[in-house]
Amino acid sequence: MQPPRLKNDCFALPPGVDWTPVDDALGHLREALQPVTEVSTVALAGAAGLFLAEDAIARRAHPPAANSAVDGYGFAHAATGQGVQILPLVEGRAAAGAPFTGAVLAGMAIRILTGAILPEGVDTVVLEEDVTAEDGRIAFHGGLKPGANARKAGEDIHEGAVAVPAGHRLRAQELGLLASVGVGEVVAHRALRVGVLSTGDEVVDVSGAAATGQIFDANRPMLLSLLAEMGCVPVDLGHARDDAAALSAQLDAGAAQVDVILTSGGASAGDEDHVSALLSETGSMGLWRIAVKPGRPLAMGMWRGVPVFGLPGNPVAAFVCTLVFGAPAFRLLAGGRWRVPSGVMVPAAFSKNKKPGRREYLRARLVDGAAAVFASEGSGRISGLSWAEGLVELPDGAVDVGQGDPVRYIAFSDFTL
Ligand SMILES: Nc1nc2c(c(=O)[nH]1)N[C@H]1C(S)=C(S)[C@@H](COP(=O)(O)OP(=O)(O)OC[C@H]3O[C@@H](n4cnc5c(N)ncnc54)[C@H](O)[C@@H]3O)O[C@H]1N2
Ligand code: MOO
Repeated sequence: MQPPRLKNDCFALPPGVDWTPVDDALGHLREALQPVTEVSTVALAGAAGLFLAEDAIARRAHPPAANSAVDGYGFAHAATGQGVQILPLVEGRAAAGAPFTGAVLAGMAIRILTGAILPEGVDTVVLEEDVTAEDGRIAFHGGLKPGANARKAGEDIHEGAVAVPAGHRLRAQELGLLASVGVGEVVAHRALRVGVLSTGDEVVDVSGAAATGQIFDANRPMLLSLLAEMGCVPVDLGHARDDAAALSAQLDAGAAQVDVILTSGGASAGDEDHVSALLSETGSMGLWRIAVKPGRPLAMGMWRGVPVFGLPGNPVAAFVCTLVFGAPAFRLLAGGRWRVPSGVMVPAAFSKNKKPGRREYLRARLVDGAAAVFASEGSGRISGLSWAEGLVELPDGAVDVGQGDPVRYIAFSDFTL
């Protein structure tokens, strides 16, 4: 019997096998996936976080009418000049919600408050701090620009314009924008439901006790909460034992209630790695063995028409794969446009000699504007995820990173829908 030569390298390729580069895997997801969530008309109050299925059109201009940007005095600019200006005041005032209905004659001024519609005859407003008001007259230094301190009707958005385009995610600022142009309901995709299933005979729920040889299920609470942070609806699909029939039945049940399934564990090619085996057997494995660290055994396929991300069991690999491959995929499935976070280039506060042939993600945080990385790269070292605030992405090729060299830093919060 002749043993193979010692490689001790998870990334050494078995004959005839190629690792899929990260960009190829992402490209494949981008081509293969499309929105899966139903579309309906939703009240704005319940639309936060959803992707628009149709352009949202402004029902009203914003601002709807020309108005004052300050508290002060309004007048017709053309009737004023340089030097000290003294203008008599008309009776009454213009306030937000209480417009002045008369006209202001050229050469006269009117008391006006912030947000008030400009009365007929007024195009310019002088700040009250720049005015002396006495005996029904005001005095100020001329030289303001025409239209100073006034907002034009529709200067932000015109009536009938696209306020927010289809495919855009409704964040807090979009809700404000839509309300301002009178859009009280939108046509949007419902939120993406993502199921999380932990696998492995050794894995037990933290609510109970763990015997020798058992480990607490860290991945399920971590992934469920990560999905919620990303803007998905997390669905707890529980735990499956290392048994092909049981796992298959649980995938069936999961596929009936969610849009995407994340499993963790059993993704590589060991005797008990049933997720990758099942996905291959059903003939629906799309991608496996990605040139990425951590996360190389990630298995992506379909189960009863539902995309499955077979995440590696190691918690760091499961977390990183959900960010790097899950987030952009979930975005497409939820009705958004493809987006991969680009991060920012910052100086490295570490040094590292990286091998070629795989992209690497290091747990990182910014310290005085430079990227520091967690002391260990072990993908079971979950404390490093808690220490980190983002990832440093090192390119596929070999790199020799020295202190101060530019590296790409991507904050965890950038991996969102
Ligand atoms: N001979 C080889 N062995 C391994 C290779 C390899 O190339 N050749 N790759 C390693 C890499 S890299 C990874 S990543 C792991 C991933 O393998 P699996 O997806 O099959 O995961 P498991 O073996 O089921 O578990 C790995 C590890 O994670 C723990 N685990 C699993 N589930 C959970 C959970 N829900 N919460 C916390 N921890 C969990 C599990 O107990 C194992 O310790 O394979 C390497 N092996
Ligand atoms: O790919 Mo594994 O993720 O290094 O632990």
